[in-house]
Amino acid sequence: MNRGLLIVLSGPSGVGKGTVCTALRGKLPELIYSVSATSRQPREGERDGVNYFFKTREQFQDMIARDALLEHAEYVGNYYGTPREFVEKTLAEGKDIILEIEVQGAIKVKEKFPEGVFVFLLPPSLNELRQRIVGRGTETQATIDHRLSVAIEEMNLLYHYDYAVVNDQIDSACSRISSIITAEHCKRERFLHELFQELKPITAGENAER
Ligand SMILES: Nc1ncnc2c1ncn2[C@@H]1O[C@H](COP(=O)(O)OP(=O)(O)OP(=O)(O)O)[C@@H](O)[C@H]1O
Ligand SMILES: Nc1nc2c(ncn2[C@@H]2O[C@H](COP(=O)(O)O)[C@@H](O)[C@H]2O)c(=O)[nH]1
Repeated sequence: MNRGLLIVLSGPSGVGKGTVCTALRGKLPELIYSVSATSRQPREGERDGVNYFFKTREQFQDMIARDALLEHAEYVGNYYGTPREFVEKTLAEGKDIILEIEVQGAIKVKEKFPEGVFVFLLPPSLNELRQRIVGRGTETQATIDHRLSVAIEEMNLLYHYDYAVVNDQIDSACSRISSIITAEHCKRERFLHELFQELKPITAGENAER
């Protein structure tokens, strides 16, 4: 069985990763979503085990000590991390999984899974990014400013990624990512096919010599 695709979706806070990811999962119901662990407080409406596994800082540090996380990072004063076992099990079962994570974590995942597909979501402009964070109404003014300054640093790390997608319209961004996933599947299938074609004459020659 082929392993599943590991898709990493990053981008600055407020660009619309969560929104686009939800739309993408509607379009590709077989795509598995990796629920992260975090030490931040739940926002209104967020549910434990659905949006995040909400942990205290001590519980999170214990997960780090037990090597239960594939990657983790500290972002604007809180811990965030990807539970390892679920990702490894999903890929081994041949299913595709998407991680919605910030840039430091994505770079760590790339070191471990260079064959993953790394997508960076960009805002149409910085002004629109600010409007989206403010419009969501979940952050204090200080956190908005902090998240925006981190956003600039994050966008400077765009070159680590395989693809950049502008989230102008949710539907278009979602379609572009869906096309990337389809193309990556084709690439892998073609690679196997070409490898097989390359190996065939060699194997035939070896058999003739025997
Ligand atoms: N294409 C879009 N056009 C207009 N508004 C959008 C678009 N995509 C997302 N939004 C809005 O922007 C706000 C931020 O979106 P979302 O919470 O999905 O961002 P995020 O990147 O997941 O943020 P964070 O990293 O902080 O969790 C939300 O209010 C969402 O409705
Ligand atoms: N490195 C990781 N980053 C993660 C993970 N889960 C989410 N995130 C990113 O953190 C910021 C802030 O998220 P918010 O929910 O507080 O707005 C955002 O960029 C998320 O994508 C993770 O497991 N690892």
